[in-house]
Amino acid sequence: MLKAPDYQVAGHKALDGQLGPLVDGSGRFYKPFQKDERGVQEVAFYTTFSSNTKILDHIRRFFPIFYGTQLVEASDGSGLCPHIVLQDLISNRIHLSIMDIKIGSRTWYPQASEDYFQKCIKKDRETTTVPLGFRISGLQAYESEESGFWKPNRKHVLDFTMNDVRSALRKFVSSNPSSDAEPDCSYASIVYGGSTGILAQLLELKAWFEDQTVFHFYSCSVLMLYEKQAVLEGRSDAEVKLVDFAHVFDGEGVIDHNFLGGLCSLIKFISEILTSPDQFSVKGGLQDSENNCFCSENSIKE
Ligand SMILES: Nc1ncnc2c1ncn2[C@@H]1O[C@H](COP(=O)(O)OP(=O)(O)OP(=O)(O)O)[C@@H](O)[C@H]1O
Ligand SMILES: O=P(O)(O)O[C@@H]1[C@H](O)[C@H](O)[C@@H](OP(=O)(O)O)[C@H](OP(=O)(O)O)[C@H]1O
Repeated sequence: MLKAPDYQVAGHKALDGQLGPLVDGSGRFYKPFQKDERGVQEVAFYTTFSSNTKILDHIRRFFPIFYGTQLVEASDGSGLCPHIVLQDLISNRIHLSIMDIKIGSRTWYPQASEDYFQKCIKKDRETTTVPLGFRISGLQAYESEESGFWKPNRKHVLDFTMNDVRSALRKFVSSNPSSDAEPDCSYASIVYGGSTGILAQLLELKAWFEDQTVFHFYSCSVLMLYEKQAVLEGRSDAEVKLVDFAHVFDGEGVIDHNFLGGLCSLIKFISEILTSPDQFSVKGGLQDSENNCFCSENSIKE
């Protein structure tokens, strides 16, 4: 039985009769073909990427496994529709903290139509995409059984300023994300730091982007995820993944400087939290309770 995923923090959602992704509960994620040429382009990317033998496993692990396409009942009631079948990156998680970060200082690609360019550049200018080279598209951080998840609503996330981004990256690894107090960053060293933490993984990805000239990724997201329980047990299960390949183009022998620049910028923000967890405290950022949702564990709402 397919159902909407529990931990989707951005993108089109299978709620209220909308078209969105579904999961089967046993490790597969079904993303409906998006309209226009996007669905076809995303399948083309996965097909090319999966068959490229030059991509080594330490890079391949950042991408969901591709299981082909399948006709399944769409979430909007429109009947059987083609879906991209992917590895569910989130299955078997209980209290997942996850952040979706759209990378690049521009989400439009050179071949885009004028209308698409206008739509993208407007949003790029209104968000941190232009000044930071990335924007947070959605997130949730698990706090506790009593207070549940800290999950700022979509509109508020899109309005994030540079300080809000700093604050959100700190709250994401804090034991008190929903508190008005300064985020304590108590999980930063285990989630962001260490030889297998998020920073190390981002640096590995960066090394690939410094070299690869095969693909240019526009409007693609980095997902950062971890479980609080693992952190409390002293284990790091933090992972970096890449999703959303509806706008991937042939790199034509040129480095993807748009993605690489955004990735470097994100790396710098995370490094700063590790080196100076007490600095850059951002009083006033993200404190407005109207814009935040502190949900009990089993009832995440936006
Ligand atoms: N393979 C996957 N496994 C689990 N969750 C996923 C997977 N791919 C995507 N997600 C979840 O779905 C969200 C949206 O994914 P994606 O960006 O591919 O959708 P989209 O509708 O194309 O988004 P956008 O509107 O930004 O273009 C991600 O933030 C993540 O929470
Ligand atoms: O950042 P947000 O607010 O989630 O907005 C979405 C985001 O910009 C996506 O990248 C875009 O899909 P494309 O990149 O594929 O155009 C989508 O367009 P859509 O609503 O027209 O699908 C937007 O709704």
